[in-house]
Amino acid sequence: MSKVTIATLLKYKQEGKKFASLTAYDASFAKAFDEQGIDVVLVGDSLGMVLQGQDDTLPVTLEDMCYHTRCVRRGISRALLVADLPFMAYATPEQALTNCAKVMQAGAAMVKLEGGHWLMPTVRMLTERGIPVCAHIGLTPQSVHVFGGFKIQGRDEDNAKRILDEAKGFEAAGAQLLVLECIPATLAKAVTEAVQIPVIGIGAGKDTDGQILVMHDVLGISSGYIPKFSKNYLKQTGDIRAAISAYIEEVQQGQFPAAEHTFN
Ligand SMILES: Nc1nc(=O)c2c([nH]1)NC[C@@H]1CN(c3ccc(C(=O)N[C@@H](CCC(=O)O)C(=O)O)cc3)CN21
Ligand SMILES: CC(C)C(=O)C(=O)O
Ligand SMILES: [Mg+2]
Repeated sequence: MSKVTIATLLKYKQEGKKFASLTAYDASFAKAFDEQGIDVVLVGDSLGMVLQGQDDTLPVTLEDMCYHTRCVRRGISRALLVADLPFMAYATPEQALTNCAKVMQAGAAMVKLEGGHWLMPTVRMLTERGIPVCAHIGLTPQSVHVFGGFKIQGRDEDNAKRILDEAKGFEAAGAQLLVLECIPATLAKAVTEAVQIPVIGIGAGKDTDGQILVMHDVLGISSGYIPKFSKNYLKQTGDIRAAISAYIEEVQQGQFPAAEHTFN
């Protein structure tokens, strides 16, 4: 049971092997997910919504992210641990260097940053200094107030082209992993084929290299509603470990996401 690294994910992509990821925020769930064979665990700033009960991810602090990253680190022996940088913690390259270092020292093996062309010099600076970066594009929840809600992105031609350009630009800047959130499946397929680095989708259809979901959605415990692109695996299994195992299996077999979880 060797550790998952960015090299493992790259090999999966080259071999056409699909892989599953989940968010986790504490040691106990992280350990259970790790033991079931999840390849990537993300300490997501979604914790602002699912743990703290906030309306969006903006109130999450660097201290919150470091605390949960330390907790999750202790639960993981195999999976790659990625941690989100919270809102405004990487607005300048200098802030990004200082704050990404803190998250890495809390136990992350890679940081995830939301943004576009403005963020590319920062990504270059981070990778050159030894901080691996996952770039997050499409629906970037930290920009929810710019979008005017959690809206599907890349539906018109101009925005689709921008998203494709951002993916290529982040790869050129040194990003080693990409997250695509809530974009049409055809666009996600084009992006995944246009870059050499592994691409993880959420609400981005079945053709990305990996999938990620928020653990509370997979376990049907999110307050309010479960987004269209998520699936409650606890309902069909009745057991947390069996639910996670079913999710991983369906992703690896290409059965999740189905058409009903996909935007066109
Ligand atoms: N529980 C949970 N699950 C998530 O996937 C998630 C979070 N929280 N918090 C952080 C972000 C926010 N995300 C969201 C939240 C809502 C929609 C949403 O309402 N989507 C609509 C589509 C809207 C449209 O058609 O433009 C949907 O029907 O799912 C999407 C992504 C994804 N992330
Ligand atoms: C949904 C994933 C991609 C995320 O960024 C989060 O959980 O914060
Ligand atoms: Mg996030």
